[in-house]
Amino acid sequence: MAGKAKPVRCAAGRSGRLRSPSGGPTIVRIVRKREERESNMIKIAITGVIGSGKSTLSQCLRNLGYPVADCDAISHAILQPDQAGYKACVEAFGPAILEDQGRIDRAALGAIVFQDDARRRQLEAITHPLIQAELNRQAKASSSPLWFAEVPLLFEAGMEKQFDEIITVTAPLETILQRLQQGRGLSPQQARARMAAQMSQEEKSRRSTLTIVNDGDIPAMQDQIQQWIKEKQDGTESERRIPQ
Ligand SMILES: CC(C)(COP(=O)(O)OP(=O)(O)OC[C@H]1O[C@@H](n2cnc3c(N)ncnc32)[C@H](O)[C@@H]1O)[C@@H](O)C(=O)NCCC(=O)NCCS
Ligand SMILES: Nc1ncnc2c1ncn2[C@@H]1O[C@H](COP(=O)(O)OP(=O)(O)OP(=O)(O)O)[C@@H](O)[C@H]1O
Repeated sequence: MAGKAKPVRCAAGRSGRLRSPSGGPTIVRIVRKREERESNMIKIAITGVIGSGKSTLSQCLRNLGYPVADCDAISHAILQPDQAGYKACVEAFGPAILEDQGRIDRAALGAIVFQDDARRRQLEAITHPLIQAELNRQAKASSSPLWFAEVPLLFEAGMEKQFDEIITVTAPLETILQRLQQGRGLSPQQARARMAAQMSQEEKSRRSTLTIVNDGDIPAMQDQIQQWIKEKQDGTESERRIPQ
């Protein structure tokens, strides 16, 4: 087991701009100020590449009592036969994506879209607006001061500006491939095909306000998020901003 990993954080400079932790280029803030928010709710996105540990982090947060919306679950729900995405997907992809009972076979749909970028974009054009609408509905319905949402394709779908904080979960590639094979039965080849359709871990991390490095056990990850929440609640965290 690796030692407790240190989250990477960006510290704000006095000018309202910030310097990257590596001393690299100055990056301009885009995170919304408290007074610019529609409500006092702080919206926090959880993102990361496939298998990095987003759902595991979400579960830690739920165990701590926080609401966490789940874009993968929403994307599954909208493909159910009586839901808005179903008809559009069947029209776009044809009967080859249907199981015997007429439900969408996600494995079959995945096999099509993760080997053809144009087909994947076609699916995303159907699903992303529906996912986005449901996410907004869930946020509006919540009264929690901290509201989390697991959004795997946050940056790829251009949704980052809707959040006040962005947490990227990262893990070493070999660990990810191993975990996905054991936990989800996804072959390294299938996992790599999905990763090829996603922004790199390094870039996601660079664009985030907090990186959680999931290279230890699950309690180690829970410690990292608990410490961050405590700093937020105590007001002892240094101001963090989202780089462009
Ligand atoms: C292609 C589908 C049918 C495959 O279903 P499946 O059950 O095998 O995977 P699941 O939905 O659980 O997704 C698991 C992971 O795959 C990756 N993934 C899913 N969709 C995409 C995509 N369009 N591009 C890149 N990676 C993706 C994400 O890391 C996600 O967390 C499904 O993922 C889907 O409908 N995707 C389009 C909607 C979408 O973009 N979902 C991501 C949430 S923002
Ligand atoms: N720290 C950890 N120690 C051991 N196993 C872990 C750890 N973090 C995650 N896992 C396991 O790795 C697999 C992938 O984790 P998880 O489902 O949380 O990732 P994800 O980013 O949500 O993946 P996806 O993009 O597929 O939704 C799961 O089987 C999970 O139980």
